[in-house]
Amino acid sequence: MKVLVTGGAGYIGSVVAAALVERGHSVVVYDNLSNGHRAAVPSAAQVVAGDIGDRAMLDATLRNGAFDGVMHFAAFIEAGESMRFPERFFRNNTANTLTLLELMLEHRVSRFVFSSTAALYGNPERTPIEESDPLKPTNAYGESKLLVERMLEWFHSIHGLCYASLRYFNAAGATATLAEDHHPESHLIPIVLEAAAGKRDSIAIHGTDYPTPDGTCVRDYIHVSDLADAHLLALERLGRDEQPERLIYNLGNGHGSSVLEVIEAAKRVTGNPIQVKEGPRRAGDPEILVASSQKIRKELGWSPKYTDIDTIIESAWRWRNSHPKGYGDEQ
Ligand SMILES: NC(=O)c1ccc[n+]([C@@H]2O[C@H](COP(=O)([O-])OP(=O)(O)OC[C@H]3O[C@@H](n4cnc5c(N)ncnc54)[C@H](O)[C@@H]3O)[C@@H](O)[C@H]2O)c1
Ligand SMILES: O=c1ccn([C@@H]2O[C@H](COP(=O)(O)OP(=O)(O)O[C@H]3O[C@H](CO)[C@@H](O)[C@H](O)[C@H]3O)[C@@H](O)[C@H]2O)c(=O)[nH]1
Repeated sequence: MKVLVTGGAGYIGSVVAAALVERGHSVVVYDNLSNGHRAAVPSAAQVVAGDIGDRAMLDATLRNGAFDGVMHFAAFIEAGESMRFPERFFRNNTANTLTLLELMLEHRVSRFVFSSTAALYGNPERTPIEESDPLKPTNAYGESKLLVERMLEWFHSIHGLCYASLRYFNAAGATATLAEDHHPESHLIPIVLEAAAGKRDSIAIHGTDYPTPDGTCVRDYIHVSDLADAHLLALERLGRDEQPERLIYNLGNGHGSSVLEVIEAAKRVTGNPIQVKEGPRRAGDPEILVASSQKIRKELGWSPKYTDIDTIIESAWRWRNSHPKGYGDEQ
């Protein structure tokens, strides 16, 4: 297939773009490089340096591309930031996605794979979370993605759009060549590894008074390569039958690690001390997010390969050691 990958220079998008290329698909990455790296894009993929809010450029890209599908990763991703600047998230994650969907209709591209999120669920009523559980985001980031899922339902029922909405829990880990490299970094595991590497003095724990076993937030960390496998399965499943598909799947390992457990795992993996400072809660953080991924396991045969938190952290640590300046040294 020929696939447009928005946000394909970013963390998850670049790993999926590489997996698509490896599987023999043809890839065009569309990214404004605001948070991505050209060096992360596989050399076999074409890069269009464009913004998804730029209707004219996106229109030209879709018109000339004859794409079989779009995988849409481009977005703002930090839940904490969304509680200070919600407008940025509704513009980039919601409004710009509508532009993309309108143009897909116009150019008759009928397969769409969407990067959705565990943040849709807010504070869950039960654990592990299933796809049919209530959607009640506690942050504007989650709401900006929920609005897209709502639009997708209407595009599916009215226009026959085939789509997969993949609700990732916390993406983590690295391949041998691709990893998470944000500036500044806000995600827990890379920050903990920066502290282990002596690149920052300490890690601040955002809240120690949650109703969890050790008082810190619990997340379900899922290896980025396992996410990539799910994307390929979903894309290849879409539009296979007469009926247009509508696939909604959680992607997680099904077990949670608290912030303190992640720090302990990073100490084991790196063998280095990590200084910790206890701080206040971060606005909008749900206390616990752990996935049931039974649905995608059963329906698409997905099965994660890296389920152990130490293994996931080890892969990120290995990349960091082989790329001491991140992608900075490759551009
Ligand atoms: N990282 C996670 O744990 C996680 C979990 C759930 C969902 N997601 C979703 O997965 C997707 C990818 O996340 P990531 O962690 O790889 O983030 P990332 O920031 O590394 O990648 C996003 C990419 O999109 C690009 N981008 C942003 N706005 C753009 C725009 N207007 N036009 C063109 N390009 C734009 C950035 O330059 C970047 O390369 C996002 O949609 C995110 O919401 C991420
Ligand atoms: O310096 C830090 C950074 C994070 N945390 C905590 O660690 C946990 C994980 O935080 P983070 O790595 O920032 O991820 P989340 O806020 O859980 O969000 C990620 O995971 C979501 C899915 O669960 C995605 O939708 C988001 O895009 C992605 O940023 C949270 O409890 C944070 O409060 C700290 O205590 N200290």
